Amino acid sequence: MTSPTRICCIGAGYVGGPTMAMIAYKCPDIQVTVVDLNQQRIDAWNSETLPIYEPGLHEVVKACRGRNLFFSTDCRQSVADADIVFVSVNTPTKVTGVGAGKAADLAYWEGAARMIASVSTSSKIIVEKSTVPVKTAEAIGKVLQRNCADPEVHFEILSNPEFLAEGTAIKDLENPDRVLIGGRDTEEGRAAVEALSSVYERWVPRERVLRANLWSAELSKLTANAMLAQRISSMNSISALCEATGADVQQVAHAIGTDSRIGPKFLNASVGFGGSCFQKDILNLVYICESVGLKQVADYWHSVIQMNDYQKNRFVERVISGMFNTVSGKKIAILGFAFKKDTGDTRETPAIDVCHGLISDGADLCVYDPQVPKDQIHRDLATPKFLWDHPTLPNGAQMPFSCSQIEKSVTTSSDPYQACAGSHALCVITEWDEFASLDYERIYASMSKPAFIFDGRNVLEHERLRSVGFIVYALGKPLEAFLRPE
Ligand SMILES: NC(=O)c1ccc[n+]([C@@H]2O[C@H](COP(=O)([O-])OP(=O)(O)OC[C@H]3O[C@@H](n4cnc5c(N)ncnc54)[C@H](O)[C@@H]3O)[C@@H](O)[C@H]2O)c1
Ligand SMILES: O=c1ccn([C@@H]2O[C@H](COP(=O)(O)OP(=O)(O)O[C@H]3O[C@H](CO)[C@@H](O)[C@H](O)[C@H]3O)[C@@H](O)[C@H]2O)c(=O)[nH]1
Repeated sequence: MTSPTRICCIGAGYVGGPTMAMIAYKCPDIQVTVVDLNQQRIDAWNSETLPIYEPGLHEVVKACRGRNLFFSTDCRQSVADADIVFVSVNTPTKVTGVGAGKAADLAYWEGAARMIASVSTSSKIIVEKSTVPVKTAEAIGKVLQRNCADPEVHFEILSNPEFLAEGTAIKDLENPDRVLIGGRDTEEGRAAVEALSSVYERWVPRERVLRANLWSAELSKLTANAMLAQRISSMNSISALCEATGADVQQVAHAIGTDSRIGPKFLNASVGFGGSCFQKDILNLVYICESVGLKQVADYWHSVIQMNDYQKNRFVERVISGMFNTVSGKKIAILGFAFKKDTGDTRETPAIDVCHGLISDGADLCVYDPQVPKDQIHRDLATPKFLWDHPTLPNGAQMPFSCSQIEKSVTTSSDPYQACAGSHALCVITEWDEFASLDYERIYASMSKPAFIFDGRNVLEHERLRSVGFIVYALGKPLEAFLRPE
């Protein structure tokens, strides 16, 4: 097959939705159907309010929905009709059983594979879009072949990991640094790689479509995320040293980032990295290393997550110690709850850990985020770690705080000024652009004194805020006298 005409994608989430919308947009002659078990999600994709917030997405969807882009819950028929089936289902961290807390849970993937096998009456290319452990293609191949009633039907599996980042997904999909396709080095394998490549080559230059073997493609995805997260943890570790020595982490980042071997991107120290991928994928890498007996390698990568946890705790400790060693009964405004700007996604957001730390010390929080609704914030704060991606809580799951405690300690506001009014401190957790241009004189006037700002993203103008009267903590920057221990 060189020119596919029907594509189906299982999983209408943050990856499946935008990725397929871009393929449909760029390839009007290919019919693209995105299917999901979640009726609410599919209804939202078919409505004016898409289920995810992503700049530019609505325009792309509107241009081709109903033309050659369809969203449906009829998984079986859409898969049966397709030449290429992408699988973009969630692959969360396992919460029970062997490998709990580290290994990837492939139950959703296996469920999808069994369904594909049971409905297929023609040969298909199956594309791993989800991020999966190395050698998943082999396991999935066995499930597919053993469950298909028709021995004439052949499944050729490709690994095509997705590198888009949320908030810039449309830009990343339209102009990717590279597209990676892993396949078997056989006649069928090479033909399948060419068929998929021909889809991307409608808009991506051929030299940017990289070919690899299946295992290298699977491992490249985990490695890319581990390396990106490692850069952040490295800078976060240096941010602690900067505070202890009087150096400035942004100056250090600039100085090292101009070395072309290091490069300037992904050197922003922060309150900690979040998102659905980095922690999950590194834990998965750690688990794979442990499974093959590479303890030192596993420990090395695990330290990236340990540093991230340290950074989130360190931020909480700075807030508490700065405010005279207690936040009990004090109102604190949390500016930003999403894991980064330009998304409403809160999966593994550092805001959860920061809020938990402050609630534990007795603080009353008021959260403002331009994209995250109140019920999502309350749900996130009451959900045990790793369980956000699982539809049902396993028996015995420990809740970090009861729902009633969250209701009591956390309010939300759709107005940043209202969120800050009467507070003792503001904590900037997400780097939303709008936070830089708030009227801080007005905010200062409405707050209890001394009024603190803890900038976990270094997005505010610290000297100007000090001149307004705020006590300002800026992550990784010299501490002002008020915040230095006696
Ligand atoms: N979010 C990102 O930015 C990103 C980027 C690159 C790769 N990834 C990877 O892509 C995969 C998907 O991530 P996501 O963020 O889109 O997840 P998501 O949770 O937003 O979407 C997954 C969807 O799959 C559906 N699903 C699960 N099992 C199904 C089945 N058997 N049949 C039909 N639908 C089913 C779920 O209902 C859900 O809507 C993960 O492996 C993730 O690691 C994510
Ligand atoms: O210098 C930086 C850059 C990022 N972050 C934080 O790191 C997290 C992740 O950010 P980012 O990587 O931009 O977003 P994701 O959508 O999680 O994208 C990552 O994870 C995806 C899922 O695997 C991959 O496809 C992408 O290539 C990879 O960048 C966020 O909390 C950011 O605020 C920092 O703290 N400092």
